[in-house]
Amino acid sequence: MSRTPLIAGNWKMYKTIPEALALVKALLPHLPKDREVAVAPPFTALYSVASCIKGTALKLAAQNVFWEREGAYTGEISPLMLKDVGCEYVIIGHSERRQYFGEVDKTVTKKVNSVLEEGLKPILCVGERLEEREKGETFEIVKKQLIGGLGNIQEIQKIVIAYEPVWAIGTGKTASPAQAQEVHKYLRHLVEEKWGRENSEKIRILYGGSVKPENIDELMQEEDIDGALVGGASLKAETFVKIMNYGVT
Ligand SMILES: O=C(CO)COP(=O)(O)O
Repeated sequence: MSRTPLIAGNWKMYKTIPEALALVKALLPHLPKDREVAVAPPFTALYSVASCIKGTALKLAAQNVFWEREGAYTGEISPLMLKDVGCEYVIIGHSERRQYFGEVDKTVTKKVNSVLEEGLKPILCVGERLEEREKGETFEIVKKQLIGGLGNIQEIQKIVIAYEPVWAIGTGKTASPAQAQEVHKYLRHLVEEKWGRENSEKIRILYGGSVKPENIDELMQEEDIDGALVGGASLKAETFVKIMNYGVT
C-alpha cells in the first residue's frame, strides 16, 4: 500500500508577514514531485502566504481553529474562514494547545467535525508526555487521544494523524525510528479496529518532534511513518528544503 508522504511545517508563533513570504518564496523552487508539502503559518500570515503560493503545489495549513462556523466568539477563527483564505489542512490538538490553552479530547472532536464539515482535512496530533512514557502509558494515552479525539467520524479517509511525543518537541530529542514506528503501528492498528483494514492502510501517520535533515531519512524508512510535522527546522528554508527532499539531497 503506497501512501503519498506529507511533510508539513508548523511555524508556531513565528514569522511576520515579510518573513513568511521570504520563507515560502525560498521553498517554492525546491518542492518535490512525488510527495505533498504544506506550511502552517500563523493566522496573520495566511492570506499573504496563500496569495504567494497560488497555483503551486505547496499546500496551506492552519495551526488551530474554533468549531463554530460564525458567531459572537471574540478572538476565534472558524473553519469557514480558514477555507476562505485557502487552507487545505488544519492542525488540531497540538500538545502546546493541550498544555497551554486547555485543549482536551472533547474540544478536539468538535474541531475535527467542524473542519470536516467545511471540507478541510484535520491533522490530529497525539502524543505522550515524558512521565507517561516512563510509566509505560504511551499506548494508553495515544489511544485515548485518537479514539477520544475522532469520536465516531465517518470521513476517516480525510484525517491525517501526527504522532508527536511531547518529550521530543523542541527538545532536540527525537524518538528513535524504532520507538516512533512502534507507536505508529499501534495507531494504524487502532484505526483498523474501528474503521477497517482499507482505511487503516490508507491513513497517513506523520511523526513530529525534533525532525531535522539529519534524522528524516531514517524515520521515513519505517513502514508506518508517512511523513513529518516539523517545528523548528521548518522555520529556515535551508533545513526545510532538505527535509522535504529527504532521500534525494
Ligand atoms: O511540535 C512540533 C511540530 O508540530 C515539533 O516541533 P520541533 O520540530 O521544533 O520539535
